[in-house]
Amino acid sequence: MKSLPQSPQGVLFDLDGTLLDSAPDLHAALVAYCSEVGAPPAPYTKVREVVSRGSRAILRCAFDESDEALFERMPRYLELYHSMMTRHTRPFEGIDPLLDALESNGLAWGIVTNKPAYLTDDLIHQIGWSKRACAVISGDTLPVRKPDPAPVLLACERAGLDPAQCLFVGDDRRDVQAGNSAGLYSVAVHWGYLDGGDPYAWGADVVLEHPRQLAELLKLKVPA
Ligand SMILES: O=C(O)COP(=O)(O)O
Ligand SMILES: [Mg+2]
Repeated sequence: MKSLPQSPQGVLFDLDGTLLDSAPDLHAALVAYCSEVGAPPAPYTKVREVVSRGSRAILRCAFDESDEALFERMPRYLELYHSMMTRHTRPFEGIDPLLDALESNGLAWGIVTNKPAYLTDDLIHQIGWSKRACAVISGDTLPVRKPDPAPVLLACERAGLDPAQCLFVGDDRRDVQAGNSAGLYSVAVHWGYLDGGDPYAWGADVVLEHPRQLAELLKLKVPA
């Protein structure tokens, strides 16, 4: 376990399940896709749990098929998702004030997600974060994705941040692995999708139950 950086410079976040509650739209797109192909849709709770594992895992909730068969379904599923990405998707409760507090205390914040860039970029544009994030690294920005540390290190490099003075915050074991191997202080969050796992067992430096606890941990002054 590491101790909190002495002079924190920035916080990098996972996207789905950490900053954004995107599961309702990912599920709605699956329902739309299932209706097109005449298959029964999977329940919301089943889909929500696997969101951080990506679209193949989401399709697997409705189709018990090989990876190849699921791969063929992906383009149409993602097309439907792209068309309804922000119908219900919103920041989790407490995220907006946290991002405001980071900025007003002079800390940069950025995003490292496994989502493909064409979806990430549109999504954060629609949410209104494009000009605020110091770096945005997607699942296809590099040949490797989380749990590999490379995307996290690239985000630090692009934003001019020292990894040892940054935090990485995520709702999945892959996030903690990526953050730890990149040498950042790793934060597992309990408000996300968790992939059926126990965040206390992932080797994170800390586990938080609510975004406000990150502001408390960093002793951020909250604007009046
Ligand atoms: O879409 C995915 O593959 C998962 O996205 P995340 O890394 O932001 O949780
Ligand atoms: Mg996630």
